[in-house]
Order: sequence, then C-alpha cells, then structure tokens
Amino acid sequence: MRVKICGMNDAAAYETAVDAGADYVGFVFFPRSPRFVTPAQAAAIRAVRPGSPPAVGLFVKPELDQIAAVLETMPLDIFQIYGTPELAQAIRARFGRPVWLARGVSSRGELPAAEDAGQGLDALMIESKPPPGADRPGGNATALDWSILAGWTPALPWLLAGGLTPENVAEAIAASGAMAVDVSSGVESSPGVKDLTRIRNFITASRNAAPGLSASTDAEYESTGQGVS
Ligand SMILES: O=C(O)c1ccccc1N[C@@H]1O[C@H](COP(=O)(O)O)[C@@H](O)[C@H]1O
Repeated sequence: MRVKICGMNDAAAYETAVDAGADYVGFVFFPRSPRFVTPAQAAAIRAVRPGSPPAVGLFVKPELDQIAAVLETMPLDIFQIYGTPELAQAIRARFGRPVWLARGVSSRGELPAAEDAGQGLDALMIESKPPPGADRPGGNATALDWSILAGWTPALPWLLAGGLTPENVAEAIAASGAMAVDVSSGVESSPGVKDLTRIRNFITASRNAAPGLSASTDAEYESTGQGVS
C-alpha cells in the first residue's frame, strides 16, 4: 500500500506525515485551494525534512511556464495534473518527470476513457467528480462509489482519491482494490487545516488494510501492476 498525504501547508503536518511513513507528500499550486502554497512556502516546509518522500506538485490546467517558475524555487519529483491528456504529455516531455493525470469518474463505464487518457503517462489519480458549483476539481471531500473500480486492471498504475478518511479508507481499499491512496480533506479539522492525529491514523489505517503491501516491499508491490512511480 502506498499513501500520499496532499495539501502540505505547514511544517508540523509535513513532519507528521513523513514520520508516520507517507510515501508521497503533495503541495497544491492552485490559488483557489485552501491548501495553496507559494513555491517559497513549499520549499520552507520541505526543508524541515530534506530527503523525505517524493514531493508531488498539484497543478490545475497550468501554463508550462507556471510549472517552470515553481521549479526554480521548489524542486518537485512528480506532477499531479488536472487538465487534458495532451497538456499532461506536454508537461512530461518538457520537465522529464513522472506525471499523474487526475480523472473524475462516477461509473464503471467511464474507466476505459480514463485509461486511454493516461496512455504514455505514469499513473492515474482516480477520484470523484467535483460536486455541482465546486470551484476546484478536487479536494472537495466527496467520495465515489468505490465498487465501480473492483477488478479494474488498467495498463498503468492508479491511485484512489476523493473523500477518503481514516474511518473509511479500509472499506475503500477493500471495495476498490486500490493499492495506493491519496487524501487531503479527510486529514483536516477544517478546509486547509491539517490534523496531526488524523494524518497518523490515515496512514496506519491504510497500511493495516493491506498489510502485505508496504513501501518496503516494493518488488511485491510492483508485481501487482499497480506500482506508482
Ligand atoms: O486539495 C485541493 O484543494 C485540490 C484542489 C484542486 C484539485 C485537487 C485538489 N486536491 C486533490 O483532490 C483529491 C481529493 O481530495 P480530498 O481528499 O477529497 O480532499 C486528492 O487527489 C487531492 O490531492
């Protein structure tokens, strides 16, 4: 099981996620998000634990130059992109780093299109569609019907996101078959305010849900076909 904790916007939350064993930490560069950080803020948070898990930069329909500007101050290992597959491909080609493409789904019938969209990319972030009126495409604390993912074996790795919490992540993993999960709202006390206990509990609950798979058993994990690079 791999776990990403997204929306890192304070040092204590970041330290807690790293110390609790997060496999990825996410930084949101979308100004309308309550988790938005400037590149300088992200770099300062990351400096608390140099050499910690891969840093995932989240961008919504970014200009390539916006990403380039962030990279001048904040090194990123992976990009999580909300936008077209063509944009995601262009980002991958220009920056030479893994790109995870986010796709909102609500039915099993939408999964083939999601898989197609991910062709040539490194992973799919499968999540709920934003509720009507939402002013951001993710981070809305809404869950999808996890059962639509049961038995899905796309050609590329995928992570499950959207409305996950320490309380429901085990059920989500069991129902969907996900081997990588991502959370933001579910480890907060209010939008944008991370809760340290909930971060620890989320990581523990995720790992306990799939005890045979952990970041330290990579070979076994990769052999499932859901390894996330
Ligand atoms: O977190 C945000 O504010 C955000 C803004 C814009 C796009 C995506 C965002 N977050 C991502 O959305 C999913 C689900 O989040 P949640 O757990 O339901 O809050 C996750 O991938 C976040 O990284």
